[in-house]
Amino acid sequence: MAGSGTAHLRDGDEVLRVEDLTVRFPAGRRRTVHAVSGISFDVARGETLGIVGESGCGKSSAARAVMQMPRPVAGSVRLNGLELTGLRGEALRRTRRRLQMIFQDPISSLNPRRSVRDIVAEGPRVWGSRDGVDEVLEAVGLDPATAAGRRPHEFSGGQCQRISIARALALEPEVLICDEPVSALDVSVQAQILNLLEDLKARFGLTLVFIAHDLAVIKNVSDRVLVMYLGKTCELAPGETLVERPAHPYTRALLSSVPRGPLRLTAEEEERAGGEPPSPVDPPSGCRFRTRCPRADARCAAEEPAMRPLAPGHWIACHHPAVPPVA
Ligand SMILES: Nc1ncnc2c1ncn2[C@@H]1O[C@H](COP(=O)(O)OP(=O)(O)OP(=O)(O)O)[C@@H](O)[C@H]1O
Repeated sequence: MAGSGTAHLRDGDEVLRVEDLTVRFPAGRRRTVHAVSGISFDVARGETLGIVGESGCGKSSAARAVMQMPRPVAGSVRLNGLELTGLRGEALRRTRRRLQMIFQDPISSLNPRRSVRDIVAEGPRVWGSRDGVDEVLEAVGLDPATAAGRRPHEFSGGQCQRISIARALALEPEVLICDEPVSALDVSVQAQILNLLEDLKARFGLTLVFIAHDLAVIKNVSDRVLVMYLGKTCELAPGETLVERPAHPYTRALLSSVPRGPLRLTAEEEERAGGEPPSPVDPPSGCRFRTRCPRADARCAAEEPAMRPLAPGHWIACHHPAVPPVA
């Protein structure tokens, strides 16, 4: 199935360039979950790209497919120009090391039987690089003298997320994919982890892909934000633009759910956008948001909207954007 195009990709030497990424899962009795249906994005060195969308829209599947875990069924993933989808065995493992991922649930992503030192050292040992365990523990704000010998269950959720960040950093990645890294944490701890990621990004020259369902979290940490709905791309813009001039009806619905956010929907928008998204087993024809969209018409059912520019750096896949194009 074709995606919404690649016109919004830049032509520079982006660290990560993903084209037409497609992920499907078997759903029994010859049915298929269309988890990711041709999304494209690029991330420049030192940039943070946010990916936002409600639960089930395919964010995690896209992230895992970038990591080739499992491989996408179609599409291209290039790291510094090198195509990952064609790599196998040792070449894939060596290249994939430069991409690391941290997860929503830090406690279950850490081996409960191993000490923090062993968890963090696992990478360097495997890859034969210098044992910088103490250095990375300090970098994430843990005291190596007291933390290294303990096991994950002795730590809070926030501290476990620090350990998983240390484990990723020990592999000296270029790109860190953060999949809902603060969603499972207490609100009071969320800001600490977000600040830590900002600090580490600057200190280690990282490039970040930051995935969240919450636009309030993502708009503050991202340079640009990609909005996903039911496996497709809706809108791409700098965080500020997305909040000040949201153009896709779906982005508007997402923004209106931000507490004390700037946007109030009309009664019709409110009514249509409420409720559950359609199943990714049988997604709507044309624009996938049309069944919940107050602006949808016959064209939206017949023709999938491609990504097109609204203003410099602001892209949208919608036949009837809520904001007029800048001439
Ligand atoms: N291994 C799998 N087998 C079958 N279906 C899957 C599998 N993994 C994900 N899915 C389905 O693919 C779709 C996208 O899921 P995905 O987890 O990528 O979304 P998400 O946006 O990350 O949501 P969440 O934040 O809830 O994880 C969902 O319908 C999900 O049920």
